[in-house]
Amino acid sequence: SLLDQAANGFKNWKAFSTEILKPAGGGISPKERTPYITFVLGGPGSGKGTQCARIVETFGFTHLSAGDLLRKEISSNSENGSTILNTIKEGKIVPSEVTVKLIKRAIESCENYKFLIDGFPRSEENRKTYERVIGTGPDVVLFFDCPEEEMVKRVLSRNEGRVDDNIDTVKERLKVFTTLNLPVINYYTGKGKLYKINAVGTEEEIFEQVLPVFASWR
Ligand SMILES: Nc1ncnc2c1ncn2[C@@H]1O[C@H](COP(=O)(O)OP(=O)(O)OP(=O)(O)O)[C@@H](O)[C@H]1O
Ligand SMILES: O=c1ccn([C@@H]2O[C@H](COP(=O)(O)O)[C@@H](O)[C@H]2O)c(=O)[nH]1
Ligand SMILES: [Mg+2]
Repeated sequence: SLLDQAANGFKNWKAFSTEILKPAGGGISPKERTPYITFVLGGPGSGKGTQCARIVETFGFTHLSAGDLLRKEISSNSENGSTILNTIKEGKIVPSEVTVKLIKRAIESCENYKFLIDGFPRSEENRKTYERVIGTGPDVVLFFDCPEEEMVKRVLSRNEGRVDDNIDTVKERLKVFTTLNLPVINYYTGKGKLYKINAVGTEEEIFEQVLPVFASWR
């Protein structure tokens, strides 16, 4: 069935989407194109969300924050909601299957083909699960490199009412970042896919370093 094909991931995407989304004028619809995936990594408060908003504005990407998808899952009272909430409060990582399912669903339900996946993968296990379920890795990876004391300062002055923006959870998030997320960054460095951005400076100065990565999308 079409649903089974969809469950097989991007490998079947093209066949699947041409069946249900035939463009009226014979042109190529966004969903017929191979998706272009950017992973956006960096510690808590390094400015991923802030810079993603600018990339969306300038280059027309769709921003998928894994943290936002999980928070939406909590507020929609899903069966996993309370487990996700507790995990976020502790600064730990939600099981890969849960996060990958939300990302996959968001990509498949979007007309766009250019995506920023912000705050994911957070561990090698996350990364491998994504690659297994989706069938391919990202095209590029951005890493916002920021000193810990700057990240702590930003998170604690963010004021968005997040349950994890307190000193105890931030300490755990930093620990999780160093032990589990840095190996992912090293992996993509080895693959030649990583763009390291110095995340200290004004938003504008940081975006200046981001621009060349997306130059071909102008
Ligand atoms: N270059 C910057 N200089 C100072 N403050 C910044 C800068 N960029 C973003 N901020 C602020 O720092 C805070 C964290 O930024 P942002 O939410 O973009 O980080 P993040 O990497 O998405 O964090 P998290 O992983 O916790 O979601 C926000 O309050 C934001 O306004
Ligand atoms: O892939 C992910 C992304 C996020 N989490 C959990 O959510 C919080 C907040 O994430 P932000 O990216 O800072 O918005 C994070 O600390 C994790 O607890 C996750 O488990 N997996
Ligand atoms: Mg964020």
